[in-house]
Amino acid sequence: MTQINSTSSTIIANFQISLHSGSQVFELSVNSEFPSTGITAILGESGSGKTTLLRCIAGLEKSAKGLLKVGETTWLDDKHCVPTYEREIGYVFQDARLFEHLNVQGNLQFAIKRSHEKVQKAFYAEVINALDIGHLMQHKPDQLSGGEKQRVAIARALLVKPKMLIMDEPLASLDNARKQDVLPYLAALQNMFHLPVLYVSHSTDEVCRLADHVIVLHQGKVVAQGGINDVFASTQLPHIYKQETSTIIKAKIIEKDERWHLVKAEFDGNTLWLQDHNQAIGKAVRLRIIASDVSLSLQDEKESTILNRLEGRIGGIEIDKKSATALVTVDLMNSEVVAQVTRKSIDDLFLMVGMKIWAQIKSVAILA
Ligand SMILES: Nc1ncnc2c1ncn2[C@@H]1O[C@H](COP(=O)(O)OP(=O)(O)OP(=O)(O)O)[C@@H](O)[C@H]1O
Repeated sequence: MTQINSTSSTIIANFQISLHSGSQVFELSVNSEFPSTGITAILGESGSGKTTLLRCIAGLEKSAKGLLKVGETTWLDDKHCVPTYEREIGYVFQDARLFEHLNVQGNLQFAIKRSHEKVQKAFYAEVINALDIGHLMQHKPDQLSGGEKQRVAIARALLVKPKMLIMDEPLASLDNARKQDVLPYLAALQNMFHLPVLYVSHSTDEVCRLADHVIVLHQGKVVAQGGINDVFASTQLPHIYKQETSTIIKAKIIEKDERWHLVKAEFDGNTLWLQDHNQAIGKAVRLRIIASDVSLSLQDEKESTILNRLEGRIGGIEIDKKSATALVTVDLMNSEVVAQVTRKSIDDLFLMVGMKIWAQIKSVAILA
């Protein structure tokens, strides 16, 4: 797990809360430290406490006890509880919650009036541009698609000039095609507006595509946390997500092979061939390699249909004696990839840390 030193650029969330409903009690207990830059995803099944965690961070749950610090600013300790409006948070919910009687421009103007700082014209233009909603200004919400509504909702949240953006399943109400419309805007946000984003989701696909850091909740407890690969490429990932174990790679397209409709992506001195989906040379891409799509070989199997074979050394073997499979980390040049293989194969091939190995990658998903 990535150890983050407590600095002015971290968020410390170390608190508990009990919610009572009749004879039912739900207890949430978190002890997390995560960066105050980039997207931190909060992943978990329904009822695991994701929204409750966000509500505590937003100051909407008054009975939370413990410590919440954002950089140098304390929002909660045993003496203080900063009220919600002073926390300067922007929200995006599952449903866009736009004012139906106002057009897009009216909805945005409403946010500007509530802004924590004066909104300069240039910032307004930047937000509209980033979400690509300039042509929708005169439309009323009922004239917008679900994806357009969410883009307006994100713009509205940004125009409040928040210190933190909280997104509670912003894509959950959209069909798959609309999700794909909105995802690139979300992916671009962090680079443009440099504010911490807390992003709640059920979807590991969304999390792998967007997040740099992840907190996984189960029944009100944090069961895994850390950088995206610290969680997704390790046995830290809880059992319900085991099939999703993956390596997330930030790569760049460096070459096109028009004949075979392929592109070459480079990461840390390693290369992978991918299907050409019109990615321009130079484009930054996030790739996901599911661990069960990686097999291992003691030699370079040139006479194989697998195009991507990366030479490396075994950096680690994580065995779960209750499972038929294990995770093998292959150290590449300045990087690594994780393979999920059977324990029997590890035994048959006498695989050991330090051995030379070829990772054969059957499929690579391009996430962004
Ligand atoms: N005000 C409340 N009083 C009592 N129990 C509550 C209250 N709010 C939430 N709960 C309970 O707390 C648990 C966690 O709810 P929460 O909404 O945080 O989960 P979630 O992970 O966001 O779920 P989902 O993905 O379904 O939105 C649930 O069992 C819920 O019933």
